[in-house]
Amino acid sequence: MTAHKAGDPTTLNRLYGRSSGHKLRKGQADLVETLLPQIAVPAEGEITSVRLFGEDRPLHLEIGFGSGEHLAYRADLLPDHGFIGCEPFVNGVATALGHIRDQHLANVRIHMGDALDVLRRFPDQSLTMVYMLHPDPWPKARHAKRRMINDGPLDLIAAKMKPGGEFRLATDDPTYLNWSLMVMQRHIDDFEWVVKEPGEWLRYPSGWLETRYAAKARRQGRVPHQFRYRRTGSNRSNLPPSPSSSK
Ligand SMILES: C[S@@+](CC[C@H](N)C(=O)[O-])C[C@H]1O[C@@H](n2cnc3c(N)ncnc32)[C@H](O)[C@@H]1O
Repeated sequence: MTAHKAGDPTTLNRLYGRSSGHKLRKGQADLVETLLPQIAVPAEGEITSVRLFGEDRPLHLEIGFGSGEHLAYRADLLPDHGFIGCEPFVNGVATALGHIRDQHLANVRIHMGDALDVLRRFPDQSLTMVYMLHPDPWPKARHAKRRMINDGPLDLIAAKMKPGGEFRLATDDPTYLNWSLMVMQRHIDDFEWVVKEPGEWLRYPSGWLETRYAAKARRQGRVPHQFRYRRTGSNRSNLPPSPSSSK
């Protein structure tokens, strides 16, 4: 058996996984070149609703949006809210940009890179909703510290969320499912599982679009599980300073 080593994505400070795949088609490359700079999250400094959208509005953050269909769906549903999507995989970003253009979405900002870099730059208690849908499962025990559901990222998410806000988590991976429930249980002071009846986690609540990744998992015989957590009233202010907080 492999022992779990100390650490998690907030302390590893390195991005695992792909940042590019097949060569972008010309139209996609054009979007990355022209649309992305217009709607990119500023590279430095505090990230606030006023800075991104020119006014105070509820902020939603999607961590690892894949191809961006869920991000675009949510942004279309809530045009007066502001959406920030983070994804290091350029091919996914290019597809998301296509959705943003086709759906004429003016309320989305994109960070092509590590979501944690962006998360650290929000003021405390500023996010209304955070989505983490099918995070990379890293099923081997020796890779557990790469999993996004870990104490460091959850402390950070808790600090940045408004009390009463909602954290949505999905996974189709059995190892990640058990892991997530175990880790979330350690954070019950910050996150209350919103569940009324058994089996609710197998159905989508209204306003939750099944992602392409989840649909593929289902076709392959895995079962997507959905979880809603309410950020409880208390707030954590004992986080260690982040590497980027001195910027
Ligand atoms: C399994 S895919 C799921 C994609 C999408 N959420 C869906 O359900 O279709 C996980 C995604 O998380 C992204 N990811 C991994 N590490 C990340 C990080 N540190 N910040 C933001 N996204 C990350 C990956 O590039 C990948 O697109």
